[in-house]
Amino acid sequence: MTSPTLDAFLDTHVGSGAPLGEAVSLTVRRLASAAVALCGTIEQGPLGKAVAEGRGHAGPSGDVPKELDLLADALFIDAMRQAPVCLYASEELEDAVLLDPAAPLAVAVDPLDGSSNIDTNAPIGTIFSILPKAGDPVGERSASFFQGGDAQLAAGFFIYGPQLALVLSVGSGTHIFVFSSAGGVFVQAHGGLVIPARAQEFAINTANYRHWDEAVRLYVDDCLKGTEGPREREFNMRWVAAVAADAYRILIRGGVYLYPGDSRRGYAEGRLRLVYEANPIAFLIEQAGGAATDTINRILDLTPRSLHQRVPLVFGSAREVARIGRYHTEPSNIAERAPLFSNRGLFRA
Ligand SMILES: O=P(O)(O)OC[C@H]1O[C@](O)(COP(=O)(O)O)[C@@H](O)[C@@H]1O
Ligand SMILES: [Mg+2]
Ligand SMILES: [Mg+2]
Repeated sequence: MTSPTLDAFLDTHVGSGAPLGEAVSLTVRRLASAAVALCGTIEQGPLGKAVAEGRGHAGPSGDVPKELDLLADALFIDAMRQAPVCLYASEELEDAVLLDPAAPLAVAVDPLDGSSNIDTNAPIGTIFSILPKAGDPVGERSASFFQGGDAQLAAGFFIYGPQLALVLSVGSGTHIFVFSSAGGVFVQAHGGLVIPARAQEFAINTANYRHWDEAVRLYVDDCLKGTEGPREREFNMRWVAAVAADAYRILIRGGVYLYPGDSRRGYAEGRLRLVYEANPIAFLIEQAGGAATDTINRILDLTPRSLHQRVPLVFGSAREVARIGRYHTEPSNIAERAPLFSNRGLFRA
């Protein structure tokens, strides 16, 4: 039996039966065409210094965008102009943009995720969140983006890696589609992903170790101690510096990703943005049986207050995410964790 294409999947999963189903599936198709165009730009040859270089001053979310960030943003906003989308928000734009007041959807995008990987030819991505529009789109454009993550109708990300791939959820599981350049279509590679509950790998930028709070440091210490420590087993570590690529790996083989808040200036709430990074990734991870928190609280329960607000982010294998939560909520247990771990198994893996 041949694997379904993205089009066939959308027809069966988000047809006219689902709320705003047709609008959602047309929007996902437009996003997919823009991703294929961006991939074409990336693989056409040397990117040229300008495209991979910073534009000099910080964008709305505090990062200095690269030309490719802006090029990607232009591609995706154009694609959303040809979709039933009322409002478009992006990492690269200060405010939400009103596209069509009569249209039903609001789309938030991280046009280029993993920007620091552009000039090193490492994986990069595009992350998106599709919401029903809310409030008065003309008078208060951002209101649609201040809904909790559970209001998402669909979410996903594209990976521009060895393969162009789409990770997608329309609220009934998380699925992966790989682009077949021969057929010119996305074909389902993995349907109904289930993240292993037990993690063997953790992903965190350990260069920030001294800036972390005690709970995070002790969690990582315990993993690094392997069989000689309270975890009594070995852990591996990975860090792609593109959350979409780390999420892809975790969806395939489990593990956990952490970008906590830390003591560096501007990093009290970590690095990831709630509206167009943490919310869509949390939606995908939960639809695959995993969990996503701000170290303690469920990401999808949070109410965004600003378009570019940051949030500490922990996601992946459900049991591991819960464990990291206990390192934060039961610090007293942390102090005496060695005896606890050895015989009572409260924190057993
Ligand atoms: O450079 P660091 O501190 O390792 O942070 C890497 C993290 O920052 C990000 O690149 C932020 O995303 P953008 O590239 O879209 O700004 C994440 O994808 C990634 O996980
Ligand atoms: Mg990003
Ligand atoms: Mg980005």
